[in-house]
Amino acid sequence: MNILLTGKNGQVGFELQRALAPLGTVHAVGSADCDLSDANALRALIQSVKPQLIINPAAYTAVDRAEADAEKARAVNTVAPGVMGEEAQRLGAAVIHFSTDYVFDGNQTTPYKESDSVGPQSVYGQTKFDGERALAQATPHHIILRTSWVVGAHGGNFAKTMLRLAADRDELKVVADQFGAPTSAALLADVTAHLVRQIQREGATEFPFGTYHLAAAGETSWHEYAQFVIGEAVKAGKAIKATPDRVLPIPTTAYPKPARRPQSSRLDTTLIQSTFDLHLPHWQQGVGHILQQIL
Ligand SMILES: NC(=O)C1=CN([C@@H]2O[C@H](COP(=O)(O)OP(=O)(O)OC[C@H]3O[C@@H](n4cnc5c(N)ncnc54)[C@H](OP(=O)(O)O)[C@@H]3O)[C@@H](O)[C@H]2O)C=CC1
Ligand SMILES: Cc1cn([C@H]2C[C@H](O)[C@@H](COP(=O)(O)OP(=O)(O)O[C@H]3O[C@@H](C)C(=O)[C@@H](O)[C@H]3O)O2)c(=O)[nH]c1=O
Ligand SMILES: [Mg+2]
Repeated sequence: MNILLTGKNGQVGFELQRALAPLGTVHAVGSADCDLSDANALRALIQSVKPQLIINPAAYTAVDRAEADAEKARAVNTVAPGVMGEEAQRLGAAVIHFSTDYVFDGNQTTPYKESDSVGPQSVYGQTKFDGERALAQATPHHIILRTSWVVGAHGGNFAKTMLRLAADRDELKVVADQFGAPTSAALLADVTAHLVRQIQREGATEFPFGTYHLAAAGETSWHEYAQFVIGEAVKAGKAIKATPDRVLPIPTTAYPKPARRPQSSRLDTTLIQSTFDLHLPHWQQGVGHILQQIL
């Protein structure tokens, strides 16, 4: 199978290069190879590679920066997935695309199901939701995987930010009223490979395309997540100034940022687990594995 993979240097794209390797010929691109905000360049790339499958973890993920850079965020997060869908439809190819918990307003008290209505609170969330729609309108042969709080050994993320801050400061303040599940890039890549294998086995006509929530099991707050990461660093003997008890809980109102984040990012993953017979491990397992690699 000929696979076009975007975002090869990102957290998820990096892990996908590993996980997809045994499944076909992977043509992996980063922003230096093709700027996804250039729709014509993207079309030309797809037409020359002629993939049977496009996998798109590339995105404009700088949530706060997007508030003042909406045009670029829209080009990458909305227009590009639409172009991928159009070109895939012409080629008879399928598209696997990644989206986010930030499509929701975060006010729901129960975990979000795929059928729950969205309500993006940020430019990032809005452009990602519009990207889902652009893709879905262009081709029925799409899988949209909505995930949350991605963390990987390769690339930037909250866990690495906490380790960096804890090395310099003896006290950190972290919001304790936003809840979700940190999800490892490796888990996302491995589940994606599982879906690709099923498409290869069953063929596109039988495959249950659509939108699925995919996140690690359990839930936490950013505050408790930071305490976990710093606690593991202390256990590993890292020279850091802050200890878990010096990570202070604060309300969102005490940490003003340009973009609004959802209070609840909890995703209900029942559908993907039952449809594809998957077990999703607890978030601490994925984060712990990454910390073993980077500490
Ligand atoms: N990070 C998170 O916490 C979450 C992410 N998601 C979604 O999961 C997916 C993967 O996220 P993640 O791996 O963390 O993202 P990263 O930010 O780690 O990587 C995104 C990649 O997108 C590429 N990219 C950005 N702009 C362009 C452009 N104009 N042209 C070409 N490539 C571009 C970058 O390429 P390069 O490095 O070459 O510049 C980068 O490697 C995304 O769809 C994201 O929206 C969902 C929930 C949470
Ligand atoms: C660095 C820092 C952050 N925070 C808060 C801000 C925010 O509410 C929360 C997380 O901060 P970040 O900026 O790392 O998170 P953010 O970039 O909003 O992370 C999001 O990225 C996008 C791409 C997604 O799709 C989401 O699922 C989510 O992972 O922690 C503190 O309270 N104290 C701190 O010292
Ligand atoms: Mg961020």
